[in-house]
Amino acid sequence: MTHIAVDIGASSGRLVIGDIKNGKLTIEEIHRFANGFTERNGTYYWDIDHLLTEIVKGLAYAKTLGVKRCTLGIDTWATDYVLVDQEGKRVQEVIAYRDKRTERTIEKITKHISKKDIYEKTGIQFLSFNTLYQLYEEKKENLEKTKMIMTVPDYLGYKLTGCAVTEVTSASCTQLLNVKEKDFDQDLLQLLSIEREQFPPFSYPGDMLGYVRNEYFPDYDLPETKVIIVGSHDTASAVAGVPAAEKNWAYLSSGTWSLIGIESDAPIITEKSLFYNYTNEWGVFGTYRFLKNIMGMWIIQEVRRHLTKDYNFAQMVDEARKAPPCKQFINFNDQRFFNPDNMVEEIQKYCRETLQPVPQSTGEIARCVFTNLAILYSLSIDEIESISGRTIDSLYIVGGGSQNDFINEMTAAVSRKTVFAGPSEATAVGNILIQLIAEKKLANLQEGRNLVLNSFSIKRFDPRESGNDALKEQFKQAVFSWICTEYRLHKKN
Ligand SMILES: Nc1ncnc2c1ncn2[C@@H]1O[C@H](COP(=O)(O)OP(=O)(O)OP(=O)(O)O)[C@@H](O)[C@H]1O
Ligand SMILES: C[C@H](O)[C@H](O)[C@@H](O)C(=O)CO
Ligand SMILES: [Mg+2]
Repeated sequence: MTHIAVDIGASSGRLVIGDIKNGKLTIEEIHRFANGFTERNGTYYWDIDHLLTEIVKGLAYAKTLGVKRCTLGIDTWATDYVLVDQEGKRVQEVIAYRDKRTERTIEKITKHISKKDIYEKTGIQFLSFNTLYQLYEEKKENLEKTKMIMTVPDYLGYKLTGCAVTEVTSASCTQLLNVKEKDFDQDLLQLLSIEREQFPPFSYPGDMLGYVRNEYFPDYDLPETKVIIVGSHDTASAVAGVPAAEKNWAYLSSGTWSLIGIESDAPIITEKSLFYNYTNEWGVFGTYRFLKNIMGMWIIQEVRRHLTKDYNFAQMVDEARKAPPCKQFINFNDQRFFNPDNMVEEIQKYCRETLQPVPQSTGEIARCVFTNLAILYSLSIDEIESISGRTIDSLYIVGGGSQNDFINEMTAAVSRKTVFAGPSEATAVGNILIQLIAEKKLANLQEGRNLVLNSFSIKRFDPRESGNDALKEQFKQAVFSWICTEYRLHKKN
């Protein structure tokens, strides 16, 4: 039986075939496609029909490769949702979480229920685009027409199999689940005038969803496909795919977002975790992903989009290496970088406002982005150790961003932790591990993680290596300018 992961991130999607051959986990990407949101009449939308078509195309291609039977797992980004009416049709197109409609919604909702109460109920970080805030802004007439509210991966599974579920790792990112009651929080649903029954029954990683109804797609010759529920939030699958063998490790799922955190057997909901805005997204097999969203590679993706010359990401790393040491501190978690019209101009404007040297060249800008992301990662590790009381010895960087050795080196230098980088397709790998466990080809997740460690080349960056001394000097300067910047910002306000 072949196993196929469908992993769709904000910037790209892919189908990856995986299996265990000669004691190694082998993966092969068989289909990749672009993803992204577009603006129509002032609103940002995803093209979810495009994503469904690309999944079916990928399955049809697998059939041409000789795949007659397979299992399939679907993971995507979180927080966005699909409204489905009585006939199983979408009530409206899928609005993207970077839309501006929720810019002020946290303020509106916290007039009815405090941040402290919401956090104590859910343990979820305050992101302006959480589903709680998106549904608050949703047109009432749309919700009245809605029979089912589904997350993006659950909707894709529904369109393939006709089976409707609410997978818990994605559902936890809505900020609507009560972490003690392990169900949707009635007070929050009431605030939204939404019934619990509008969400399909819960499902859990390892459950079976159903078979792809090939008759739904008469134009395609498809394999017999059994859909298995995986960590349908892409970060949940990415964490499952982290090749950690020892204890005291943290992960950084580095893609459009940088999700940095630890895996915990229980939620960590304290004054401190609220203050530093950490979240307790539900993980696979009853774990919790205690983590923080850092703006991540979105920044460099948007910088690249506004450059006159076309660079690939490896070339941008080369340009950064050639540039002089970074002289700016930029807190890229500032909301102004969430979705500016022009990221290059926004970075330069920030530096002017904070009386810092303004980066001009591609190399200077890229180095400034990578340097400051490494500082933010290192500060987060300090925060996680302080909040959780745990000592972190190593950081596993996985996802596309794990290919950025410039950041890997700098993160090791500043955080003073050993950094392991890879696999870049950890999300798809974790997705496949869950399928292998469901199909009894693996006994448990640790066996899967050990398999990943022995199957992929994982790079190691040691903080004590001489090459990092120069970096440490640069960072002292960058962190000093950060402190000055924060001081100037507060003084100005
Ligand atoms: N060769 C490379 N060198 C350096 N960085 C790279 C390289 N290839 C990809 N990246 C980084 O990886 C990022 C994409 O990561 P990834 O493929 O994990 O994202 P995604 O899965 O498409 O989106 P999401 O983060 O929403 O899941 C790019 O924005 C880029 O910064
Ligand atoms: C918007 C969410 O925070 C998002 O799903 C993030 O977790 C993600 O996209 C990780 O790839
Ligand atoms: Mg991804």
